[in-house]
Amino acid sequence: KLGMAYKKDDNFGEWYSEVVVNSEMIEYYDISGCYILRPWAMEIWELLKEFFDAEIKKLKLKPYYFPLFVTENVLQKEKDHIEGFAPEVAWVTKSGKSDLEAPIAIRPTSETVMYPYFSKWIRSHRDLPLKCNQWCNVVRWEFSNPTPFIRSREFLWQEGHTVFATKEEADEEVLQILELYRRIYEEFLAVPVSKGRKSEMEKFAGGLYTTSVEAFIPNTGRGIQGATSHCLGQNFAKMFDITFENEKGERSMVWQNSWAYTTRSIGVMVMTHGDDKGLVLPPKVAPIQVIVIPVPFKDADTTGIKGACESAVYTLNQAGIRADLDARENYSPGWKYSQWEMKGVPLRIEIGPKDLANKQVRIVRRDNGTKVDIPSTDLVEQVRVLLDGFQANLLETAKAKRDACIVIISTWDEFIAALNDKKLILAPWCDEEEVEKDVKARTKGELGAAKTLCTPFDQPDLPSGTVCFASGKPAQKWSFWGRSY
Ligand SMILES: O=C1CCCN[C@@H]1CCCn1cnc2cc(F)c(Cl)cc2c1=O
Ligand SMILES: [Mg+2]
Repeated sequence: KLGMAYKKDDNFGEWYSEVVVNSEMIEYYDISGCYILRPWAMEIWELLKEFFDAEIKKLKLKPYYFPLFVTENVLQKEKDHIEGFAPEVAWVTKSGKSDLEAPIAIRPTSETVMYPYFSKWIRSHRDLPLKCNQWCNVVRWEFSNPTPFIRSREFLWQEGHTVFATKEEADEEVLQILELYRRIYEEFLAVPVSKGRKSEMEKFAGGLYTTSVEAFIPNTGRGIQGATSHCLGQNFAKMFDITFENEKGERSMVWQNSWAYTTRSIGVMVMTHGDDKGLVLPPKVAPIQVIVIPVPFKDADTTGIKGACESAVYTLNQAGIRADLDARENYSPGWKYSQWEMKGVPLRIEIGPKDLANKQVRIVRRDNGTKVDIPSTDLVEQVRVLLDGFQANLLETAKAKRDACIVIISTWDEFIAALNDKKLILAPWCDEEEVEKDVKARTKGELGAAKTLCTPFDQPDLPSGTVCFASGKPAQKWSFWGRSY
């Protein structure tokens, strides 16, 4: 498909849905909220997984796979764990024509699947720490507007579930994993995120505290949770009787964490970098980093040009650069340029008669459209420099755009004005849940209510006497507020 019908700044929702389809990442499916992930998306997921899996293996995580299904009574194990979530649980009630004696749930997350077995496997301190990670799909039958990658009824994720003898070990790991999530977003997806702590109201109800990396989409003025790392405290240890005998022979409850990132991360990247020509891929996650296109000229040396293209691809591949050749006879160079721009390939190399004669190649950047002629002898070095510059440019540009959306406010009127202006709001807050609820109530509307996104670890100084923007009470902290996905 050539060209985009929608512009990013005119109709963001339609633009996004067109980009993910035209770039061949997504195919829509005949069940609402479900999408086909095509190779152009799965190859990105696999590149992220390659990094993350290697990093958690360094932290001694072990790979597991637990069943997709969980019985009703196990899922209901603890009322407050699943309160509010019940409507989104998908149930299997029949096999063939006959009913199952008891309905079986499809996992929306795996705490209740795993923790009865953690209780069985952990007896002594020698069984700790237990470090379990699984790469899988989960199902949550959400009803709010489904969006490819961002909000789907089935999605892929990794879920880490770790068990420690002490709170100190758990606290430390929460932040180690959060840093990996920051790296996923900033070093690979080139998406700026803020590390912070969720409020008591926004945290995972079953846990002790929740940390997250928060991104922001300037076009919609909405925050979006990028990934989450919870300390569960001893809540699930109590629920599932996960105890161990310590060195002194005393029985005590374990301390646990759980953490996840999902295929939503791909959608955040698309929204952040895409433009009116389609996808723009950060080189670190581009399935093809360089596409080489022969530009034949009527009677010019076509075989020579093709040969130069093939050797360019070979040389780049030998250097570990993901390069490919588009030698299709049935498409013009111009058509190919548009198609690979739509797919967001960072660099395009054109080789025509002049380039062949001058022993050079023309390289075109997808992010800023600049063209540069490179001697073929310098190819690998220059491509590396260009890819690194491309990656850095994407993050810097996205950071500047995000920062331009941040507004520091001190009064309610300023808050409402910033909210209506699609800003990411940094506001002094008294840290009272009642106030958080009140802000939600007072900002309800078809665009959704404002909420706390996180309290950033990186706190600006809070002059004494600063009052909460919503309650007028003494402010305890700076928090990010805004509408969200
Ligand atoms: O966020 C993570 C990291 C990885 C492991 N899980 C936690 C908490 C998940 C919260 N959560 C999120 N969604 C849920 C939906 C449900 F239908 C039910 Cl029954 C439970 C939940 C639920 O507990
Ligand atoms: Mg949910």
